[in-house]
Amino acid sequence: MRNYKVPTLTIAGSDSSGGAGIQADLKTFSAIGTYGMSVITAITAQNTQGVLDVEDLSGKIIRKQIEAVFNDIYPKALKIGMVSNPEIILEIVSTLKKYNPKFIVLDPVMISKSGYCLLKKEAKDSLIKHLIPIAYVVTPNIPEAEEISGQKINNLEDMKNVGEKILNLGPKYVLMKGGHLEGDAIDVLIGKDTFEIYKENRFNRKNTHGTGCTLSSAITSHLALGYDIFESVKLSKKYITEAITHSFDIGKGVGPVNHFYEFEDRIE
Ligand SMILES: Nc1ncnc2c1ncn2[C@@H]1O[C@H](COP(=O)(O)OP(=O)(O)O)[C@@H](O)[C@H]1O
Ligand SMILES: Cc1ncc(COP(=O)(O)O)c(N)n1
Repeated sequence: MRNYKVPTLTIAGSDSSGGAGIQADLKTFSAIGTYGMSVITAITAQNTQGVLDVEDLSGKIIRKQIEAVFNDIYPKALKIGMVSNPEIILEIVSTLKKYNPKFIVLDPVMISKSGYCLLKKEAKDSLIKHLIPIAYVVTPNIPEAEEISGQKINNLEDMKNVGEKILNLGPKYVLMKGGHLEGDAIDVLIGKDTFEIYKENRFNRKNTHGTGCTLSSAITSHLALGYDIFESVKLSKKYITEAITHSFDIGKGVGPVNHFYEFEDRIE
C-alpha cells in the first residue's frame, strides 16, 4: 500500500551523522513510502561516537514551522522525538492543539545510546503532564518508562504494569519497547482493553543508532497509510527488525540501521 503522496511529519532534533533524529525519520518515511515533512526542534552536533553539542531552537521558530506545515499540507500522522526543554514542549502542545491531529506518535527521547542527556531534567514534568496526554501512542524504551513511572522494570510482567501506569497519564496506547532487556526483542502494546506482544529474535548487532526513532517513524507511516494500531505496530516491528539485521559499519562507533537493504542488490 505504498502511496508517496500521503503526508507524514516529524517534530524532532537533527542528527548531523544521519543515523537518528530527523534524518532517520525522513529515511523511514521514504522507505515505507510516505511524503515526509519536518519541524526541527534542536540541532545536535553528533556522530556515531557520541553527541558533541546541542543547540535548541526557539519556541517561536518551532511554532512557525508547525503552522507553516499544517496551514498548507495537513499530515495524516506525525511523530514527536527530541524536545529538550519545557518551553519547546509547551509551544508544541499549544500549537498542535489548534490543529487537533488524530495520530500523534510520541517517542519520549531522553538519553542517547551514547549517554548524552537529550531531555533536560526540568523538562521531564512537562513531558509527563502536557505531551504524553495528547499522544495516540507513546513508545518508551525501558529506561524511559522507568524514568516516567518511577518504577523498575525487569521482566514482561513489569512492562505490563508500568505500561498501564503510563496509560493512565492519558495516551490511547503505550508501546513499551523491550530492546534494553535480555533475551528476545519483545515489545508490548498496552491499551484500555489491549495487551499485545510483538516478539522477534534478538540479533547481535552493534549498529543500533536510531532504532527508536526508526520504529516510531515506521508506526507513523503505517498509521498515515490507513493501517490500524495493531497492524501498524506489527509491520513496523518487522521493519525495524530487518533494518537492524542489515545494519552496517559506517563511522568509528555505533553505526545506523539500514532503511534501504531492499535496494542493495541493485546498487552493486
Ligand atoms: N538487538 C536487537 N535485535 C532485534 N531487535 C532489537 C534489538 N535491539 C532493539 N530491538 C528492537 O528495536 C526497537 C527499538 O528498541 P529499543 O532499543 O528498546 O529502543 P530505543 O532505540 O528507543 O532505545 C524495538 O522494537 C526493540 O525490540
Ligand atoms: C537528534 C536525536 N534524536 C534522538 C536520538 C536518540 O537515538 P539513539 O537512542 O539511537 O541515540 C539521537 N541520538 N539524536
